[in-house]
This record gives sequence, C-alpha cells and structure tokens, in this order.
Amino acid sequence: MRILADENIPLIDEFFADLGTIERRPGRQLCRDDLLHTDVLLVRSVTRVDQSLLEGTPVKFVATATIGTDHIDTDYLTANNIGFASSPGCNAQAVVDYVLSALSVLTDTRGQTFTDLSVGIVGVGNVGGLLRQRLETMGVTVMAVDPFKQPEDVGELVSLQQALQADVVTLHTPLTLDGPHPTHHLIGAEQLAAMRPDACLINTCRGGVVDGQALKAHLNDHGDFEAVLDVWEHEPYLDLALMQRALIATPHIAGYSLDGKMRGTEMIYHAVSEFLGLPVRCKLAQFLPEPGIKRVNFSDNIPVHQALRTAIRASYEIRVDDGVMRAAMRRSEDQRATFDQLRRDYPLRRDIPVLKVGVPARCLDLGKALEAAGFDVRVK
Ligand SMILES: NC(=O)c1ccc[n+]([C@@H]2O[C@H](COP(=O)([O-])OP(=O)(O)OC[C@H]3O[C@@H](n4cnc5c(N)ncnc54)[C@H](O)[C@@H]3O)[C@@H](O)[C@H]2O)c1
Ligand SMILES: O=C(O)[C@H](O)[C@H](O)COP(=O)(O)O
Repeated sequence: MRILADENIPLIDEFFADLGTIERRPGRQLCRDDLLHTDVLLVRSVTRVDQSLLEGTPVKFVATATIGTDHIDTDYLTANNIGFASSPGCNAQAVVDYVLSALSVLTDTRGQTFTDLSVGIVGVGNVGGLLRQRLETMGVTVMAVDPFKQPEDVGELVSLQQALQADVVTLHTPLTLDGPHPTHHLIGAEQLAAMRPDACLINTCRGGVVDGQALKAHLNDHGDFEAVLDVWEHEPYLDLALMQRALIATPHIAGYSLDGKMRGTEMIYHAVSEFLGLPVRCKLAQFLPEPGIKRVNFSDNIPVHQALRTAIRASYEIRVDDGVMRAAMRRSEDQRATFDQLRRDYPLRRDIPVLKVGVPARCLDLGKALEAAGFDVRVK
C-alpha cells in the first residue's frame, strides 16, 4: 500500500505507518506526477482533487482531513469508482471557539456583554449547530437560517433577510456554486446594505461566500460596521486594504486547534481502515498531549461576563493571531508564502472544553455560564 499525504496532516506515521509506505508533499504543490504509484491520497483543503490530478494514476481512495470539500470533484471520484471520505465536524469546536473569542473582543470594544447581542447564524450544520447551542445556553439571542434543514432537527429557523437584522452575522455554510441555494457571494452589496449599519460580519467558512469587493466598499462607507475575517476570496492572496479595515483578520486558522487537526487525521484513518476492511487499531486519545494551561480559577467577586471573557481568551486569544498576521503581511514580499507559513507554523492551541475552570461552590451562575460556553467546570 502506497500512501501520499499532505505534509501538514499531523500524526500520519502514528495512524498510517502499519499500512505501507508513506510519502509527504506540500499540499499546494501536489501534482499528477507525484501520484503515479499512489494507492491512497490524503489531502487538506489546499489541494484541488479532480480529473487533472488523478487521471491515469492508480489512486483508489482519497480522504481529506478537513470539514470543507469544495476542493474535491466528488462527481469525478464517483464516476471513476474512487473511494472518498472527509472529516465532518472534526474542527467544529475550534471554529466555535474562534467565534466566541471574536465576540468577546467585539463586546469588549463596544462596552457590551454577550447577552446584549443577537447573532444571525447562516448554516446550521456541525459548526453552526454547535455555535447555536453554546450561544443560546449562554443567553444570546440567535436567529438561524438554513434552507436545507428542518426546525424539528435544528431548532427555529428564519429567512436570510431576518437573520441579517442581527447585531452579528456569522457564516457557516459550505462554498457551493450550484444547486437550489448556492452560497458563492451569498453576502454581497445587497445583503450588506440590509444589515444594521453597526453590525459585525464574521466569515470563517470560505472566502467566496462573501463578495470581498462589496464588503470592502461597505466597510469604507460605514465606519461603525465591523468584519472578522478568517477566510479570503483568493487565498493564499489577500486584499490588504480589506485586511486593514477588518476588526480581526486571520489566515484561515479558525479550525486549527490541535484537537481539531488531530481529530481530522483520526477520521480519515477510520475511513481508510474501513475501505481496506481493517479494524480500528489506534485511538486519538493515545496521541493527544496534556494541555499547557490546565486550569483557570475564579474567585466569587468577578462578574460573569468578565469571567467568560477571561476564560475564553485564556483558552484562545484571537487578537494574537490577528496581530501576528498583520505584522507578517506588512513585512511580506511574498503574500502566498507568508500566508502558508503562518498556517504551517501555527502555534499549539487547544479546544475550550480541554480547559478546566475552577469556580467557588457558592457561584452557581458563574459555573453555569462557563459550562454553557463549553468549559469543563470544577467546583472548588
Ligand atoms: N475557517 C476554518 O478553519 C474552517 C473550519 C471548518 C469548516 N470551515 C468551513 O465551514 C463550512 C461549514 O462547516 P460545517 O462543519 O458546519 O459544515 P456542515 O456541512 O456540517 O454544515 C453546513 C450547513 O450549511 C447549510 N447550508 C448550505 N447552503 C446554505 C445556504 N445557502 N444558506 C444557509 N445554509 C446553507 C447546510 O444545509 C448545512 O447545514 C465548511 O464547509 C467549511 O468550508 C472552515
Ligand atoms: O474545512 C476545514 O476543515 C477547514 O477549512 C480547515 O481548517 C482547512 O485547513 P487546511 O486544510 O487548509 O489546512
């Protein structure tokens, strides 16, 4: 068995070494010639997998260690009897953490608390569904839209027009170009104009879901409008003027927690094992390290919103990623190389539920609020 893997997929040896020989390549440069002796191809989102990559190769199975699948021509795989698996939900928690950290910065800059906000969630799948659950338990008003879901499965749904009325609109759809509800440029000039002049748009799904030119113009015309952008229309190239005007700008790392990335590898390992008719031979828990910060303790005189902010940012401080990207892009002579390097060298980050939070026994409300945000609360 010959396996070729993107060099940025973690734990490849740990999960796949007993299956055969493993080769690694930078995902963005992977080409057909690399695959002339490959049986199983393991990719991330930066490799376009289609006829031009696979035709004439012996590849029998393709797996992507990502949630998104817009880089895969699944029709071609099906038509050519090539097996396929993705990693649905693997890094959903990390994206939710990213949004919570962004909201904590937004409310901070505006002197608000989480419960002052209404949040429109566009796409109520793995990420949007978990986000909805967290925000609603935290007491935030949510307006969710998803034309492919039923309210009995995901809770109350509204139209996109209604969701655009929220203080914050956060996007969690796949990038789709066809079908009954395509998402390419789902948010353009018309939708931005329908939003509140002081709203905040968060995009962590795919750059192409937002019309970047329209967003830049809207931001320039509306001084109180904010944008939090993790994904960009022409990645790995960025519109620097859009980046400068964004409240927070990051290099497509919303899902980049260690837990999320490693869970992605575990999911493709399960899929490859099943394809080969093999039993599951190892588990992610064997390889996950202990968290760096193990515990944050609160005393009883801290307001709930402050404790939430502190705990969220102890787990994941989005402003650091924003600062690092702005500094790197300012110095950069090669945007593409810088964008990829920021992603490749991304520092270790753990999911919110990994952080234990200590609260005094008499602070029931504090404990409940932290639990609602996903923390592992221990009563002192
Ligand atoms: N920035 C990152 O690091 C990162 C990490 C994970 C996922 N993502 C992106 O986020 C996307 C969503 O992730 P997920 O795990 O929730 O996917 P998912 O497939 O579980 O959910 C997507 C939801 O969007 C809905 N949807 C589709 N078209 C829609 C439309 N026109 N309007 C409203 N809703 C629509 C679907 O019905 C589905 O419920 C992924 O496709 C991926 O591209 C980005
Ligand atoms: O779709 C996903 O899972 C995310 O966008 C993922 O984090 C992308 O990471 P990449 O494959 O580009 O390293």
